Amino acid sequence: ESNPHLSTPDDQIVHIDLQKGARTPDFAEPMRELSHGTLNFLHTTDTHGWYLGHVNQKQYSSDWGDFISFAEQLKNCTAIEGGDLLLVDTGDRHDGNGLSDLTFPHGQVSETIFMNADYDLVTVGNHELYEASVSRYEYENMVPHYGPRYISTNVEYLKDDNTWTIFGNSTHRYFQTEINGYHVLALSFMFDFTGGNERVKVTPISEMVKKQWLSDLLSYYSQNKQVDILVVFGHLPVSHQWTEAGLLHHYLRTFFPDTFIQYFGGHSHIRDFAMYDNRSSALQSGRYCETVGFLSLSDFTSVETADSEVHRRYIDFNLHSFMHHTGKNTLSSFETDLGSSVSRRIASAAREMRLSDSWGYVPHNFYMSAADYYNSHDKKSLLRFLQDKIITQLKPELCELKGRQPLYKNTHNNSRSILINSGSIRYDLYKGDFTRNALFTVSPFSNKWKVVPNVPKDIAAQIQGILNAGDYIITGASTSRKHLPDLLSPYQKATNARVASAKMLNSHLDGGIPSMSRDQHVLHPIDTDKKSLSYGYVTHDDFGVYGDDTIHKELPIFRVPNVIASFEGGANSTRTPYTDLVFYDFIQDHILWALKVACGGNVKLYNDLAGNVSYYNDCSSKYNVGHLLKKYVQDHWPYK
Ligand SMILES: O=c1ccn([C@@H]2O[C@H](COP(=O)(O)O)[C@@H](O)[C@H]2O)c(=O)[nH]1
Repeated sequence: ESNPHLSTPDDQIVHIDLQKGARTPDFAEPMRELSHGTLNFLHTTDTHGWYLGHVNQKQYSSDWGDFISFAEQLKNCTAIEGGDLLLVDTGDRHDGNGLSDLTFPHGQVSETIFMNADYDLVTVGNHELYEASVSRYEYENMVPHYGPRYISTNVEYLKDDNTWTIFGNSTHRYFQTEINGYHVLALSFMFDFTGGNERVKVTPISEMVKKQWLSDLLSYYSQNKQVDILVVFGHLPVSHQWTEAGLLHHYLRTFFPDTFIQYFGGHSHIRDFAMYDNRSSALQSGRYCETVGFLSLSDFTSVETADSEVHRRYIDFNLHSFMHHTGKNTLSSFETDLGSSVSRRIASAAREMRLSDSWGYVPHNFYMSAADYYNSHDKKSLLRFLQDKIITQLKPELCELKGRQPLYKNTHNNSRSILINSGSIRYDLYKGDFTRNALFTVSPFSNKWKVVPNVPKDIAAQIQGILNAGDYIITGASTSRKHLPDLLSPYQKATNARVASAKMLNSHLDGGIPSMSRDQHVLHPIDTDKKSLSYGYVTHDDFGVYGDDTIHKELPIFRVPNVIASFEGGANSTRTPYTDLVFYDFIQDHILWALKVACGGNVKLYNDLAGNVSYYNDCSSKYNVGHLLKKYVQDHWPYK
C-alpha cells in the first residue's frame, strides 16, 4: 500500500496494534476536514460489540483502543483552539459480534472494553433490554461506572426490592463544560420499544409529553437556570419520517422556544443529519464501529447574534481518518497509553475467545442491500445466497426437546419451503477468512426452527408473496398484522425508504432508473475522478452529500424483501401435493397470519394446519443461520 506513514520505523507498530489479520487502511484516500467550533461532540451509536474492528474491511479496521486514542487526541486539538469536546453514546452495545455475544450475559467482557472511553453522556438501547441478565449487568456495572453521565428520561428498571427506578443515574444531567463553561441540560429518550424483559419499562414519548414531573422539570430549568444548550440524545432515529422525534421536538420547544437543541440519535444504523428548525440539529452516527460522528457548534448561545454555525462529519473508523483529523503522521505520536493498552486488552480477549479461528475463505463479498435479491443472476446478493445455498442445509434435529417430542419425519416426500425474516440478517459477508466472529456478525440470533407440515402447495406458494407485499394488503386484510414485530430490521426499513425515494427522484428526473442512488444526479467536484475512489458511505442528509470525511464511490442500493424463502421440490416420481413450511420461531405469528390470509375463507383448513405446528429443529446453537453458513464454508470453501 502507498502509505507514507508506514514507511517510518513505526510501521511495525501498525501491525501490532491492528488486530490479528486486520487490513491497514489506505492512507492516500482523499479526505474532507473537520471544522472545530466552540462546542464539539464525538458521537457513537449501535456499536453492537464491534470493538475488535472490522478485520476484513480496511475502511473500518480500527479497534476501540484506536478510537480512545482518537478521542483523547481530538480533545487536545479542540482545547488548543478554545473549544470543548463532549463524547456521547446512544446505546445498543452488544448483539452482533462474537466479542459481545460469546459471554453470558452478552457484553460481560465487551462492556468492560467499552467503558474505557471517557463518555460525557451515555444511555441505554433496546439491546440492553431484551434479556433480563443483560439489563441487570448493564444496570449494575455500566450505570455506576459512568455515574451522573449515564442518564435515561423514559426507561425504568425493576430493582431486586421490587421498586422501579430510572435506568441510569438520573432522568437528566445539568452540567457546565470545562473550557467555555457552557451550561448544558441533557435528556435521553428511547423509541417506543415494547419487546423488553419483565425488569424494564419504556414509556413512549407520546406518554412522556403528558407527564407532570417532566413538564415541572423542564419549566424549572427554563425559568430558574441558565441553559445555553439542550442536548437530547437517545436510542431514537433522527429522521424526519420518525414521528416520535418530531413530537419530542415540538414539546421541548414549548419550554425552550429559542434555546439551541442538539439531538443525537440511533437505532436505524444509518448515517443521518437533520435540521428540525433553525436553532436545532440532529446527528445519527451509523453502526458497528464503522462511523464516529463529529458535530461542532459556534455562535449558538444567543438568538441575537449571527446565525449559529453547525458542522457535521461522519468519520470512517480507521487509522487514516483518526490520525488525519488529529494531525498525527506517526502512530507513536497518535496512540495514547490508554488507547494502546485497550487495543492489547481486546487482542487478548479475542485470543481467549478464539475469535479468529477460521474454517475457510469467503471468495468474494456478499451484500445485503448493495446487491439485488430480485435478480437471480446477482451472485453478490447475500439474501439470495442464504436462500439458495445456506438454509437448504437445515435438517430436522431435536436438542432440548429430544425424547419429549417425536423428531419430524417427512415420510410422504413432501416438498419443503424454509422462510426466514431478512431482519435476522445483520451484516454483509466479506471476502476473507470465515472466522468464529462471522458466525455472529452475519446473523447473531439464536432462533429455533418450526414446521407446519402438509400445507397444500398452492397455499404454501403464497406465503412469501403475502409477507413481502406492501402495507396496503396488510392494512386491507381483515386480520391485521400491525401488532407483530417487524420482519425487517430498522436499517433495512431505512434502506427500502431510500430506494423508494431514489426511485421517485429518478422517475421525476429521467423516467426511472430502478435502485440507483441520488448521487448520480448530484453534480459533485470529485465525480470527475471516481475511478480512484474506494466504495463506502456517500451520505445524503439535510445538509447535502458532503458530510462523509472520506470521499467514496457510492455502492448501489436495492430493495430488501421482508422474508426470503427456499423451495425444494423433492423427488419427482413420488412427490406429494403438500409442502412442509419451515421457519424461524421468531416469525411464527407472521407465518400463521399469512397462512390465514392464504386459506381465505377455509377456516377448517387453517385451523388444522395451525394446530399442527411443532418444532423442526430446536438446536439453535448448531443450526442458526450463522452455523449453517459455517457448515457451507467448511464443505465448499475450505483452505487449500
Ligand atoms: O430474535 C430476533 C430479534 C430481532 N430480530 C430482528 O431485529 C429487529 C430489531 O432490530 P434492532 O436493531 O436489533 O433493534 C427486529 O425487528 C427483527 O427484524 C430478529 O430477526 N430476531
